[in-house]
Amino acid sequence: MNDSSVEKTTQPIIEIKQVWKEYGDHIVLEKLNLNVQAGEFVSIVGASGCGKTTLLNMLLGTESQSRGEILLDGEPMPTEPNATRGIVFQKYSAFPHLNALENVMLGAEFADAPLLGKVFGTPRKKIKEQALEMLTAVGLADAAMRYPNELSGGMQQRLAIAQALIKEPRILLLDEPFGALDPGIRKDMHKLVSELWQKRGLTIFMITHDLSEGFSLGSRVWVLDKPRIDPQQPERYGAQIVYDIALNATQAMPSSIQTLIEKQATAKSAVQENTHE
Ligand SMILES: Nc1ncnc2c1ncn2[C@@H]1O[C@H](COP(=O)(O)OP(=O)(O)OP(=O)(O)O)[C@@H](O)[C@H]1O
Repeated sequence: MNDSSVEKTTQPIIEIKQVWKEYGDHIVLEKLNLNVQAGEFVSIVGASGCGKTTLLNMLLGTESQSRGEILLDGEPMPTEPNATRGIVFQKYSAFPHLNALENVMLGAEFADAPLLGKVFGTPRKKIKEQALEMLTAVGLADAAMRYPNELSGGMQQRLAIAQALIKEPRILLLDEPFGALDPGIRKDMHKLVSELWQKRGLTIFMITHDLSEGFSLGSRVWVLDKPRIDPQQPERYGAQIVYDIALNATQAMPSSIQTLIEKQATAKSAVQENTHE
């Protein structure tokens, strides 16, 4: 059995069927049709404002589609975030008055005791062990007692990943997780995320503005863009996945895609300038 026949017979973890997203008259995304198998790492790239975060939020369950359906394991996507999906944002959001360990524990405590966010006795001990394990997995075991303001940017992003992983999600959503980091630290984070992806068998969706990051980390790249633009009514058409590229481990970004994305960005800013004149 080759890879493509596996793909055909296995239930996708995510199915996006004829999905549109509109805010009033503003069509953000139109007619998305995509299947994702468990274990894929999808990098999502595209111009600013084309709807990447909106798509991620629909996968998280904090936004609903205007039309069409999104299925998780063949069932309608739960309309609220749950433990299946963990998310990491670019901007770090830990509680400043809790140390790293307590911040990681908090997610699991809220999952176990949604009203109080506090768990006691043996369950708490177990959560603490799990949190320490997560901090170790992201290389922060030695910083468990430090507070967020005592951590570097890279360490804070590691903490955010540990927070997302404590609930053992099968799907990890990353919204430009490394955008604010220095290049050296970014490289360390790339290594970490690749290892976590493989070791934990995660399915990952990652938004990035860095094309080479998208191509080097992902097993698949989605390029989101508007195939049709009406200069008089920029909000009339939504973005679609204009390229869906399956990558193998050694495949680099095709230069034609880079050129195309640059051309589209230039064309778009020219349209925007014209409409503002
Ligand atoms: N809650 C909302 N209400 C109305 N419009 C919204 C809402 N959320 C997003 N939009 C609009 O949807 C479009 C897509 O936004 P989105 O944040 O998904 O883009 P993006 O590709 O992630 O952008 P960036 O790369 O700059 O983060 C934008 O025009 C934005 O203004």
